[in-house]
Amino acid sequence: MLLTIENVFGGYGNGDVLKGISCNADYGDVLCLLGPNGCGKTTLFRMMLGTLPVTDGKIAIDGKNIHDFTTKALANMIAYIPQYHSPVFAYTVLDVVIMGRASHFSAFETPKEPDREAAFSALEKVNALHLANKKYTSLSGGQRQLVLIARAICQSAKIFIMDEPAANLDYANHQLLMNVISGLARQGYCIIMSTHSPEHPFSVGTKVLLMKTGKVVGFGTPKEVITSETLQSVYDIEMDVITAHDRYGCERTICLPVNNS
Ligand SMILES: Nc1ncnc2c1ncn2[C@@H]1O[C@H](COP(=O)(O)OP(=O)(O)OP(=O)(O)O)[C@@H](O)[C@H]1O
Repeated sequence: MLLTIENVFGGYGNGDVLKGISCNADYGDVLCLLGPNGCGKTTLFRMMLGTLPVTDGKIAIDGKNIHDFTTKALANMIAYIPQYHSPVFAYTVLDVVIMGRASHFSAFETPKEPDREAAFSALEKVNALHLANKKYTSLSGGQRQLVLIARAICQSAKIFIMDEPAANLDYANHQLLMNVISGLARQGYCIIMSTHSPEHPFSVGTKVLLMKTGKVVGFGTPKEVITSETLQSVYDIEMDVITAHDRYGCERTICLPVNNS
């Protein structure tokens, strides 16, 4: 298993935010973290990235505790793709993607031809090659997301952490991003994404971790975990989980709040 999280506890100094979180994800998985505001999704990300200590339990990559990785080795395994990224300078898209190679350079080294080739190849993987020479600051939010994913690919990371990647995207960009995420999983990348949509796990997820107040409500496939009962227990709202088929016969699941007025 690529990523294993075993009975993890921890927080910010005044009591544990996470209280016994366990889950896992392998190559090709999209693990969705779902739960209300403040349940601890970002805190778990910080621990995976090694920026917040685990007080009890273990986070391991390929069986090795992340605390035994050097910063550089961890950066070669795991990449963080933020929701917002506003560089101070108007770098080109190509420059932003090449920055993903930082952990491959030694101090004072400058990018070389193989780094440029890696950046072009990463942009191609997210269908954003045409943006290469544009100023990053001139891009839309959806385009920036694609560039940040390309930067993570360029980093050669295997695990991509995405904090609410679809927030602030319009409907078309939202769909495009979900297709890119599914495509990355098919290429063998492991995606861990937080979301506020109970439908995302059904559309892109292979696994879901449903959380409430720092604890696991359920972990498994979306069908196993997301039900009317679990959604009500987490959000305190009556919900229906409805599965139907689209015009091409593909199964689709939607989660609807019940109209009980
Ligand atoms: N830097 C910090 N110092 C102290 N407490 C924090 C800090 N960051 C987060 N917390 C607390 O930790 C808890 C979990 O927050 P976290 O950001 O992990 O939740 P989340 O599930 O990501 O929320 P959201 O869906 O709103 O992004 C909250 O009670 C929050 O107030």
